[in-house]
Amino acid sequence: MHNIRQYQLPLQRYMAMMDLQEGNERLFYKLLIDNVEELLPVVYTPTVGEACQKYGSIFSRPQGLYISLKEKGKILEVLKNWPERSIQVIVVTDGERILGLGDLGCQGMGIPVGKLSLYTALGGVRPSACLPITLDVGTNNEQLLNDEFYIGLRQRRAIGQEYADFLHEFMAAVKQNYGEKVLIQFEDFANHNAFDLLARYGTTHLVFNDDIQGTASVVLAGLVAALKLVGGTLAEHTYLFLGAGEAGTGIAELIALEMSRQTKIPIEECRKKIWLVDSKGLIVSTRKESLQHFKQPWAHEHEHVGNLLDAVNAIKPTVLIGTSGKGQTFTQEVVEAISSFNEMPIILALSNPTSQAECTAEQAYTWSKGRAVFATGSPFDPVEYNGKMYVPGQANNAYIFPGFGLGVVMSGAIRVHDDMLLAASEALAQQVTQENFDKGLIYPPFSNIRKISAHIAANVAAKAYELGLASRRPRPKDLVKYAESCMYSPIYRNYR
Ligand SMILES: O=C([O-])CC(=O)C(=O)O
Ligand SMILES: [Mg+2]
Repeated sequence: MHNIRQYQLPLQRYMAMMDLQEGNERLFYKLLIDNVEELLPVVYTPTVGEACQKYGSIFSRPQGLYISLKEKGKILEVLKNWPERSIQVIVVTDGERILGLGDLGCQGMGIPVGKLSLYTALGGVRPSACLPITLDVGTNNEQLLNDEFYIGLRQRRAIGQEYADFLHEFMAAVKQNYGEKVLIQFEDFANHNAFDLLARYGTTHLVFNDDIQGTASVVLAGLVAALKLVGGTLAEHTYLFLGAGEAGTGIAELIALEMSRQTKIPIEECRKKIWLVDSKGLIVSTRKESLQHFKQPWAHEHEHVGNLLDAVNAIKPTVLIGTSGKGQTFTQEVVEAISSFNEMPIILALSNPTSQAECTAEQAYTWSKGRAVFATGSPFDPVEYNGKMYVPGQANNAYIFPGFGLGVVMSGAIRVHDDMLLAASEALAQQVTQENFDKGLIYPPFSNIRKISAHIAANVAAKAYELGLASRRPRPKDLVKYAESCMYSPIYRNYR
């Protein structure tokens, strides 16, 4: 840590950590686990975003498996080149929507690598069982195509049938090579592919989309916790999203599902408490024809509303959630408007990395006069306002996917079911202590994350058994203890 702290720039710290991961894996994980709050922003958001943007020029050695269009027809052989045989979790991207930074092509590899480091550090999945994969199907990022250090194919993205066939070969090859109990986490695909891939492979493979399902689970947990501070039930609140992509519609759907479970009201009715704004304004029924399919369930009856501020004033939400990938969109007017009709507005600025956050913590607390219950996707420092300290929570899927994945792997689950996402969410919300609430926090600190992950894993596994989706026999009696016993620990022996 002394050496890492010598570096002033976050990117230098990132590079030092990546060197350490390569050279001394055990020490890398020991550091990461023991200093998680300090190092998470280095190996994960926001620094991993900058690393991906500059990946070509900081590249020293490949950290995961690249599979390019050129390998079409031979993907199985390429997979067999990976030295480890027993893989439990794959995180795969095609780099088309890296965080809120857009198309970074092959340079998106930083994301699967970072996510899998957290699978190990936060969730205890063995490092050797983790496989980061980037599918190189080209990039539409002109700057990268002209960058002498770009590490991927210099061609525009494959689309349509060519893309579908390539992905199909990949999915089949993974199953053939690793069996059906390998968890495939889709990460940072563009909206136009993410929903389709999840729908297409959700019934034949063990797949999980972190941006749709992981984010949904973490946000639902935060909301359930926030209600303890703000009051009311899920169904008594009104939700407005800016951004109707993977995160926005994924969160919205999981809230509606949980609302429906709690109230026994049909989910179609529950959806009406939830409104989404996209780049063309409020999503309303008159726009239905021209909407992408994943937005259509949210097209409720309402007159046309052109922008977020007008939507806030028209819908009067109690909860405002930013998932658009665009920074500085929760303006002073927007935050003041929602604060004018809520004693304690719940405001979540979820876009990553920090540069894309809808507003900063300081803005949220200042503009709401310290009344907002606030969390962000990327970390923000505590803020002092009017002599009081405010600590924003980090509503990031990193709370969920490591424990979720552990639960799936340890139970030998063969499919992911929505109820397992609800189980993960419930377990996370239960880990928020009175001490956290007293500080206004709706998430527990990351310093306890391994214990939290064990509880998430246990709840997810329990649900998998209940649903008949778990193949591991016999079912361990104490699933929390079992989860803990499964977790990789970078232990140093004391020989003295
Ligand atoms: O990686 C993160 O910090 C959260 C996430 O999945 C995203 O923003 O796409
Ligand atoms: Mg993501």
